[in-house]
Amino acid sequence: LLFGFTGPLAKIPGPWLCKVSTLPHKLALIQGRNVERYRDLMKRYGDTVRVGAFYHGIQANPKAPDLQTETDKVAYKQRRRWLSPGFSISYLKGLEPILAGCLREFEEFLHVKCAEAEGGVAKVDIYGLVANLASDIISATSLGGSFEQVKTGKTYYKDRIISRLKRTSIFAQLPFLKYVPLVPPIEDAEIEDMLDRVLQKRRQMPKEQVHQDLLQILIDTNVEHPTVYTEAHIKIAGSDTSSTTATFAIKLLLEDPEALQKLIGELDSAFPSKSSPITMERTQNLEFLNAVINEALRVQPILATGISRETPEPRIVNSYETALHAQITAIGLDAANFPHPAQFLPERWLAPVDGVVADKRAFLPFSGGLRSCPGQQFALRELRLILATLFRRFELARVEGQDERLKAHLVRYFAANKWCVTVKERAE
Ligand code: HEM
Repeated sequence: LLFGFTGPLAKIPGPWLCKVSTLPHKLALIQGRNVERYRDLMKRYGDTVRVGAFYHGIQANPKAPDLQTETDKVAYKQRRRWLSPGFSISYLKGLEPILAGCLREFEEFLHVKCAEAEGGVAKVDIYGLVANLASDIISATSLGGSFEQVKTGKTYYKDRIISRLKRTSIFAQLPFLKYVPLVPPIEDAEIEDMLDRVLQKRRQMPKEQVHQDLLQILIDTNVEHPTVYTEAHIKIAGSDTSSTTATFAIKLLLEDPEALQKLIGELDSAFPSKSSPITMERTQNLEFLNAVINEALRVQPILATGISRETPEPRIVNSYETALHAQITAIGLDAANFPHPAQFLPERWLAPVDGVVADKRAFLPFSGGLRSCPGQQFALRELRLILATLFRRFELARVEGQDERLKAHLVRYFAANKWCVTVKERAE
């Protein structure tokens, strides 16, 4: 008890109760309201606040760390090196036809919905649909075959991923739950079974038919190092971060008609005909589209927790000597780095706002350094293609009066598990 008052972290400001207990922090995490709590605490106490680290806690299997929870530095570097070919730019370029196929299904789905709807205006749960698309993209590019969720209209893996993240977040705070009979484990049995089936099928495939994708990299690595399979879960989880970010970007654009018109103008010039192919290369340098994506990642970040880092030797940060839990989302919402921080202003990435140039060093949606997100380039390409396809070919509008509350369990999500818009085909 005394340690909170006399230990090395005693000087760090924070609520009195946090000196002796991690309970308030745990409670906020369990209830999914930690983002708001962090924000309030930083407003009250400044840039450095007392909170707990959680890296070990999010490990599903205590005996087998995955890439994200591996704390042994040498083992981590090795794992990351094994997987790196599955995230290289040349590898990503080769995925273009697969992504194009998934996006065609997505467009076709919306096309049919609009054709069937009265007056050609369809109400669509775009949160669910984009989640299905991202899940099809991840499975088609990395697991050897699309889950075809867009085609079947079954929003299946998003729900499972969100409940898995919820359990991960709660178990991290209440680890004894792992040992309580009848409490479901973190791992989702159906996702496990599905991954087992995918791996089984691939292992039995004749060598000449095998595509050198991330799954194959995992399988080849596993022959020598039998613990690496768990990475496949992160790959699936990556689909949710991208699709929720895309939904946040759509929502922010629909709330800001001026920004929306600017984006549509840029897309119409880049793709003069509705049937102009929307490709990775042609979306890569669209300035306003990139600014919209940056700004959505900044103002409505998907990551709910911040990131924990252990310094190799004691370091002084903000005059405190300690391990760190950096609230990377809060940095992007600090007025010192971004004037009018709560406002969606894509222009800030193109020109100074109030004389302040957007500071890329304070923009860490994919984290930074050695352990930053390896899926960043994949996610950005995917986001550009999704948003460009959607806004070049369809007209979207807000549906008022729906539940738009967000919750946060490791990542943020819509509490209602859906978010709808109206969709109409655009004329040429
Ligand atoms: C908008 C979409 C995404 C965002 C904002 C995002 C953000 C992040 C962040 C903040 C981390 C934590 C890094 C750290 O601990 O410092 C992370 C880790 C990771 N992400 Fe992403 N991510 C996204 C999409 C993806 C996608 C699409 C994939 C896969 C294709 C992916 C794969 C991973 C992996 C494997 C890790 C663990 C890395 C490690 O610990 O070495 N992410 N991501």
